[in-house]
Amino acid sequence: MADYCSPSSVDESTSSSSDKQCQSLDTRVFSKNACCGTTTRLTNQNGVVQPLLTDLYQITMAYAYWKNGMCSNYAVFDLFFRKNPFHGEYTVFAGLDECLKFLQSFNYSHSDIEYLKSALPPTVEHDFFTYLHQLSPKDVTVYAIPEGSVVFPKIPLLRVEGPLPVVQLLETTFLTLVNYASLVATNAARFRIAAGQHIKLLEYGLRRAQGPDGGLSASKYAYMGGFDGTSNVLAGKLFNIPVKGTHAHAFVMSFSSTEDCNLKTLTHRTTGEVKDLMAICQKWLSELSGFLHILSDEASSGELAAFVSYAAAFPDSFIALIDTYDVIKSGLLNFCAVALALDELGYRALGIRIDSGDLAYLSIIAKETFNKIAQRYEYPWFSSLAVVASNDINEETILSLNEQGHKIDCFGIGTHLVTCQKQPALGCVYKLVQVNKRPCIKLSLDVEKVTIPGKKNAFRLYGQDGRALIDLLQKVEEPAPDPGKRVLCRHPFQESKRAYVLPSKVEPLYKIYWDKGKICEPLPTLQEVREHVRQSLFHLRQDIKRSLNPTPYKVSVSDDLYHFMHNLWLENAPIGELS
Ligand SMILES: Nc1ncnc2c1ncn2[C@@H]1O[C@H](COP(=O)(O)OP(=O)(O)OP(=O)(O)O)[C@@H](O)[C@H]1O
Ligand SMILES: O=P(O)(O)OC[C@H]1O[C@H](OP(=O)(O)OP(=O)(O)O)[C@H](O)[C@@H]1O
Ligand SMILES: O=C(O)c1cccnc1
Ligand SMILES: [Mg+2]
Repeated sequence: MADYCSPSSVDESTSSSSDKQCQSLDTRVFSKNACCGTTTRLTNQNGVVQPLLTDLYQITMAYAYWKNGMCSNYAVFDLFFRKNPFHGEYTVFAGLDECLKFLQSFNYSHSDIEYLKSALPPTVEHDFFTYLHQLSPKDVTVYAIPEGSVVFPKIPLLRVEGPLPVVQLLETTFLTLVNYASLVATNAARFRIAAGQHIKLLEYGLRRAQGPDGGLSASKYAYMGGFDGTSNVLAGKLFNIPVKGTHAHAFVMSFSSTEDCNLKTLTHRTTGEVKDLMAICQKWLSELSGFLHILSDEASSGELAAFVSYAAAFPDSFIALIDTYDVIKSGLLNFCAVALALDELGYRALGIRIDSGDLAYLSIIAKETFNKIAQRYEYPWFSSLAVVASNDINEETILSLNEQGHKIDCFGIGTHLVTCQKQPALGCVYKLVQVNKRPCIKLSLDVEKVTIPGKKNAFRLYGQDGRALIDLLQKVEEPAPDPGKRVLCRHPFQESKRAYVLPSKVEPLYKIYWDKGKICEPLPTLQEVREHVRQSLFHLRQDIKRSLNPTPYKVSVSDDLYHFMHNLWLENAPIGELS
């Protein structure tokens, strides 16, 4: 496959020698990996993420806690979601790194305090502002599932413990950092599963995203979820994501005839001779029009001028958008002529992009044309020119294209990926589960909305085939399940649903990421998290990952936790009266 679609240059230390080869190619114009030689994560990725990026009620509650002498009450909150997005049965957890960076810089500045004084009622006591100003997350502890893990409803992604007002104040910011990140990472993972491992996926969503921060976050988390690159240059710089791209219709439309092409010559790559690129292209155009039975008059001369100009500007990485006028009668012919001319001068074109029409049909015609030329002129490389497809592509389009058969090497995907049109929000919530030694339960008429009280640990139990079988929540006091020993796993809400599970492997899901005012677990790079997403999904059974009617993954509680929770439920539920 042409290197336009080749593995990214930042792809892991495991990169093969062919990947290494691509690295040098990828530093060229179309795939500039603007890593600037650094692999460090930005500590301050987004200046908007600060303590005032919250809901007012967090601060009013903090005041009421403070006034009520509850500042040293020790609270435990769980951050979890209740339903997987996109009618799926799995979610990719993302946003942890940013939650931890937020904690690192958590501090109410003088100007924050001044603003709060103006926004809160004048009755709020001055000493509260002194308290806020001195507040830090030094007494907070965060347990979390590693970022990039596949996760499921009801299993807390984060357990946040510490002084009640402080952990309360983290709610909204943590939720905003996790919800969209996990939604996009999951969406991207779904596109990756639909496309398969061998197709390149590029994120093109910045122009359609929900604002600049949506666009930037989408680029980051789409890459984490399995995309290969982005067209978003700032995301490339900030997150070390390979940046890639082609050109727009405007570029083609801005040329009306060959007269508009001022860059007609090109230096031969090896001999250094200056050659008339336009003349060589025109020679190939007339040769190919006979061979392919396409009238050369029908090919747009403005489009040819645009392609020649672009090729002369980027002879080593020429890729052309071929659908401005007519893919078959104009774009494809013009592209092939320019690609062959470039070859005569020692350069290799990369491929084409198609942005309208029947993408299955057109990609097949394009590849057939490439193959014919490859055979006729004995240029095997012509067969491996890449076909990039874009235009409102969603997961279903890819699945349908797979069914129809197509010859697309790379999808460029914007709107549906970044706006998550199929489901625009993930419903993560942040619920109080314990204060001091008192477990808390939130009751609801909707049984699925009842919270699971108390401090809990989570484990993933694996079967003999290495695939995940079930997730299990236990009270923290309970010993971890042992591999090779059967364990009773119960449905959290339905008494009759329970099963003995014999795990071959038991994976504790939580690590302590934040303690005593510091990040206390080495944080993986974005590339490492991306690899973890791949691994984590690999350990999930195929039927759970399928797009249509997937099998639900089981999430369970231990027998102890089941009784604990249901006793508390009974204690807290009012007794009804019949009259
Ligand atoms: N073979 C295919 N199977 C299923 N969906 C396809 C196929 N080819 C293209 N699509 C999708 O069909 C839609 C076609 O979009 P639309 O109706 O706007 O046509 P268009 O080709 O973009 O038209 P225009 O020429 O006006 O730009 C896009 O969402 C595209 O991803
Ligand atoms: O279709 P998406 O998945 O959102 O991918 C991004 C789109 O952005 C560009 O189109 P542009 O903004 O030029 O408008 P167009 O749709 O009229 O080509 C590009 O050609 C893609 O079609
Ligand atoms: O580079 C591209 O082809 C591109 C970038 C953004 C949006 N659409 C296409
Ligand atoms: Mg479009």
